[in-house]
Amino acid sequence: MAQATERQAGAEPLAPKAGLAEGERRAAEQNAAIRLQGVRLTYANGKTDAVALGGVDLSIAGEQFVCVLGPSGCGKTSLLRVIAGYERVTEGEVTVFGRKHTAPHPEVGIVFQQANLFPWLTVRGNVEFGLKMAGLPKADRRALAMDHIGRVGLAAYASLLPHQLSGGMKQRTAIARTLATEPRIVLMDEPFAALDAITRETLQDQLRTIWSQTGKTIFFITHDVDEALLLSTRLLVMQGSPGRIVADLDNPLHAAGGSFALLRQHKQYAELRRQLVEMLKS
Ligand SMILES: Nc1ncnc2c1ncn2[C@@H]1O[C@H](COP(=O)(O)OP(=O)(O)OP(=O)(O)O)[C@@H](O)[C@H]1O
Repeated sequence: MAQATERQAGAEPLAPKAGLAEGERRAAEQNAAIRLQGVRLTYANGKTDAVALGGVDLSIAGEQFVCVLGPSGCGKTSLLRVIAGYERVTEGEVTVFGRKHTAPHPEVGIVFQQANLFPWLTVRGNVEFGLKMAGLPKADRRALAMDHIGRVGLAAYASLLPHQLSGGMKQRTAIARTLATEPRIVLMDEPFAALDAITRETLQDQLRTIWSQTGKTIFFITHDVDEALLLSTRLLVMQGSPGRIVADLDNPLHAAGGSFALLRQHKQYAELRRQLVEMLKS
């Protein structure tokens, strides 16, 4: 991705991940929250197999907020499903906090585009459900559920049923449900894609606050370049046929911090956005 590293007039380029000394690099990889080595994933499609991932190497340190961009069908969800432990890789290895990872694990939580709430349970009931299954005593699960319902701004709506909620409230409930199980890694597959722009920005802001308060490792798929720029500490760009990572960049806006409005006015914002859009088109 030459255009990602070339200095453009009037703007800093997207910085490729800084080089580390060999020893430091190895130590960082061994302590990684998520590590993929030579991961290939082939779906058996009758006569013609689909190679969804064609050799992915990736190391994600704890507490990073990684946004993944890429055209439709390039393998983003397949990559997320591998990290979730939902797909057995055809080749290569996945480790989570240094442990070989071949099946779903409580340390890895997932939020999908659709909330998929139990319609007969209230907001609180939905958030408590996983905790009940995990055998948490009633008082503990209620306290934990209400804490996470509060974090997503739904404390006043805890007794409502899903059909009484807006799309944004349903998605907040889904986020609270996942966070309440206290995973160290949260995988999110276009969680805000179905929401209107205002609701989306509110939830983005809440998610950023939750991330900065809890230090979770977040792996977040999106088609929205602005969302990726505003939320991420690190950006991955994928291309397909077969699915692979073609750019892996530290997000220089992260260091700038501040409100989304301020980030959008940052002198690098427009140029970074242009570079990412170019990468996605190429
Ligand atoms: N269960 C499956 N069986 C067979 N092929 C699949 C399966 N799931 C995905 N694929 C194929 O794997 C490739 C990658 O799909 P994937 O859903 O990972 O892409 P994506 O980047 O997430 O797409 P989108 O942005 O549209 O959600 C595609 O060619 C798709 O057709």
